Amino acid sequence: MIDGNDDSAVVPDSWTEKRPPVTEEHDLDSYSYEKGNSKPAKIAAKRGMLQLIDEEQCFSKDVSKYMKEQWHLFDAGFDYNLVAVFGSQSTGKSTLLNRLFQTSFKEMNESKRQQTTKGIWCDRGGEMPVLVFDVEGTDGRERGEDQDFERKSALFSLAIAEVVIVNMWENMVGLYNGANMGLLKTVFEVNLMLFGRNRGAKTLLYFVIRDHVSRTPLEVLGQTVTKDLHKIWSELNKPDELKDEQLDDYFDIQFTSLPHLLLQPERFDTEVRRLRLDFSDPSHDTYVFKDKYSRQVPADGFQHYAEGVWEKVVSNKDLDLPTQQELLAQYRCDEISAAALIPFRENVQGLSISIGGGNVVRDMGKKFEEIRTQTVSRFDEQASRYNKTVYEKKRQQLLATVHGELQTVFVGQTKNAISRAVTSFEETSAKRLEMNERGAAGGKGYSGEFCSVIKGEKTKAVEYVKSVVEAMMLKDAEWTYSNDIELLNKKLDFATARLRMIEMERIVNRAQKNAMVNYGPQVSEILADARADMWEQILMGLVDSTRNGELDLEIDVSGMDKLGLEYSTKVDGDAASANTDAAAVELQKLKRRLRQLCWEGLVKHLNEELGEQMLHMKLRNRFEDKFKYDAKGIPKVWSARDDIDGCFATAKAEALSLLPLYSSIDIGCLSTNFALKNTLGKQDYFYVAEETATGVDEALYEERLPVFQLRRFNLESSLVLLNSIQQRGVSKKFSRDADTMFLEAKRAVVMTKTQVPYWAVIMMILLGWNEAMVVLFNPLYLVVLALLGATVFVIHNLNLWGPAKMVAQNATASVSKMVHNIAVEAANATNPDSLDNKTLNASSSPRHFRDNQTHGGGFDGRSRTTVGSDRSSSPEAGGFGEAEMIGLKKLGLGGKSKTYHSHSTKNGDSEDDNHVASRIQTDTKDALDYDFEFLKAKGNDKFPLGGGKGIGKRKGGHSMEYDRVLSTTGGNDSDIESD
Ligand SMILES: Nc1nc2c(ncn2[C@@H]2O[C@H](COP(=O)(O)OP(=O)(O)OP(=O)(O)O)[C@@H](O)[C@H]2O)c(=O)[nH]1
Repeated sequence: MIDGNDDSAVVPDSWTEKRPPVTEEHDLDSYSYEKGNSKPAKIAAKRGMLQLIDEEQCFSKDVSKYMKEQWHLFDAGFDYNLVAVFGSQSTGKSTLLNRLFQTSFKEMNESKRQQTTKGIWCDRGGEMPVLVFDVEGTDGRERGEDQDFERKSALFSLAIAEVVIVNMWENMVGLYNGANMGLLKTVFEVNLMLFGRNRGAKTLLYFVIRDHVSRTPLEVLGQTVTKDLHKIWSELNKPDELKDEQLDDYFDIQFTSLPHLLLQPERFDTEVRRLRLDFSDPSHDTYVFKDKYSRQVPADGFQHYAEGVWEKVVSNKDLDLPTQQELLAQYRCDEISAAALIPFRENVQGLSISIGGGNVVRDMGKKFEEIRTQTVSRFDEQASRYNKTVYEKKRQQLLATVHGELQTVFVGQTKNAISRAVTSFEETSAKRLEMNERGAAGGKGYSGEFCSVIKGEKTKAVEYVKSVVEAMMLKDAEWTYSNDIELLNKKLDFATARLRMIEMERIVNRAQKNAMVNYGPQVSEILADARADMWEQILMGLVDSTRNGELDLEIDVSGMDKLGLEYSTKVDGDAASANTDAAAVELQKLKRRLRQLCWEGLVKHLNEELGEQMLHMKLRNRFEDKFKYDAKGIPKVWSARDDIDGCFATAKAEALSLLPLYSSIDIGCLSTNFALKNTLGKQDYFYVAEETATGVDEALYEERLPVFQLRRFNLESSLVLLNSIQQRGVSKKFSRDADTMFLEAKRAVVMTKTQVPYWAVIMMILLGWNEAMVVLFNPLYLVVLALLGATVFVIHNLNLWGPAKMVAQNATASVSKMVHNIAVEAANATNPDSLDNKTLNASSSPRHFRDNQTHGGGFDGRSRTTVGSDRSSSPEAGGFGEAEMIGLKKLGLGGKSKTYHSHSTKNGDSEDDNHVASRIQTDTKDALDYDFEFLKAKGNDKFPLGGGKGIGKRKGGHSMEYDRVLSTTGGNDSDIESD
């Protein structure tokens, strides 16, 4: 019998040499175990070994790391196996495992014979996908009577390992303690208690009888052990519900034996190689890794599973292995799912970005499918190895998450599609409707295609959204979009309502334009006549034209159906009444808008016809008609006998009487004319703030239905065409013109008066008779006279007066220059040091410059008109020479010379300028005094010159206007007073 604790066991020295060499690394006895980070653990790590559970019963956290990096089994799925060893200390367990699986477990240092394996170590089989657990031996000398760890490690081994190798010496067979039967009994008991019916898969107890050197056949040894096991089993304290449970329900038993390692080393090796087939060759008869033993724990979940089992064993709680597997499956599936969702979420984020800014991404459905497939495949690849129920449940959860997160993109893209469809619908419809309108404006006729445009574009919009949404739909995703289509329809209806309003504006504008086509000229004619009932006629015409427009309106609106009014239907569900009322309200509003527009059109026309310029023309024309033409329309030729002052006053008053008539629209007739009273005169003709008058709850409609918006309207605010300031301006301007015409008439009379009187002609003939006779009877004088006459005749006939004048002027200028030069030279001769002055005198002396200008001796070489020369031929505008202009400017008549260009006296000389200005002032003063007195006598307060507001009186009772006219003509009040 070999006692592991017996140092006196006979072991030949030669055995030691035949053992595998013990390297320095293997000599671990001197190291004390340190929890979690012991030196042996470090060294073992180098060799790929891991202390799964240390002697402090702590479970390693590095299992998965080792599975990946050292053992390369992490992705093996179910393609790996689990083997543990169970047996007394120092019975050659490590030696067996190392030979059998080519592992690197520590073997006992023969010289010390101390326990080598502490806790549970794990290593991968050399050429086999097998995880091998070297478990601390039972009956450990170091642990004494404490069997706690033995039980726990045995339970753990039975729970996780498919095959538990029970190592025992041959000579221990049949012995209770030596064969660990006591421990096995305890383990079976706890096993039953912890696992109960939830034991999971069966475990193979693979008995290896070591040092089988006797002639007792293995079968006999096996039977002995089996018998002992059944005996133990029968003696177990089983829970009531497990009373009938048999050993075979939990364990299968298989036996093998090995020769003595030291006595028969070669046979030992041969047998070990044969034994290896049981673990490596599935075709071998006694192959141990049968499916029925499989723990169904995928390699990547092993750490979690083993740790969970160990926790249960340590805490001595019920160990429900299937539940453990489920828990593992749940844990692992969650982990795998989370890992699969990382790249998935990155993709979703990419898609979310791509639909930012209202984009609609093409092939979104394909992208969804791709992402979903990738994610689920990643999950399936690992999670499908776990508990099927859990896996399928977790898969569904993953799909739900995937669908949920993809749905955010789905919703975003749908929203984008809807908003794009609505925008496109509104823009395209608006464009088409505008083209229709242009067609109407271009004379092609209004097609009235509102309904067909809206319906067509709406269908397109809905189809577009449907196509986008349906292309995104994922099978099994259970996404719906009926709400989206409903939302789309609402938005389209709102857009239609907006389009309808625009269309209504168009229709009403068109109706107004048509109404104004004939009405405009009609108004112009009435204004030209300026009859007393002018405004009544104009307003009657407006009512008629508007009524025609309203008929056009009704026809156009009826062709639009009730599109755009539909939204109210859906809100209150009372389709018929809502639409009918809405349509009626809309038509009423449209008619009122048309009336407003027609009125505005009239006001605009009136403003064009009666603007300040136009009104001034009208007053002037009326004045001229009365003042310049007689009753037969023949221009008047004024004579001294005519009552110019009276005619002027009458004509002016008549013209000015038009001013108040044209300045504002007189609506007095609205109270007297029945037709006007019932239309323009009614309060609701243009605008109604509250539609309750029509029996319709307008407030309700406004809230839910965007029907045509009616603008507020105030008739009174548009009646005034010219305000008082504008009227005063027109009046002043007109008065100036009238005054000018009056002065012209006066001057015409003066001219007639200043003609050479007959008596003067007779006197001239009588006094000049002798001189005429001398000339006629003196041949020399006669020849000169004849030559002079002939010259004049030729010049006149050849129209050479211009060149003749130029020649004369040039000759005069040359002579003048010559005389001047002679004079300058003479002066220089007298004062020789004044050479430099020549230049100065010739160019820069102001006096010289003025003289040159005045006397026509042009300093710039051009001739100038001399005083008394023919004014009409002067190069200066207005016919005056420079001197005359200067003179007139002194009188304040500069630039007005056109009016006074003819002032010849009876002697044929030009009238003295001071005399002319004085006379004009006198005439003007007379005219204005008359005008003022006349208007004062008329007592017309509205007449701007008649002492109206802002026209302050000056001394002598003259108005400011009076002063202004005088100042315009060059005079001043004081001049006139003293005149
Ligand atoms: N007689 C005999 N001795 C063996 C056999 N195999 C190993 N030994 C010796 O038994 C001693 C213990 O070997 P280990 O493999 O360390 O035994 P163990 O069961 O792993 O020891 P612990 O891990 O300490 O429990 C060593 O001295 C081995 O040389 C065998 O088949 N027969």
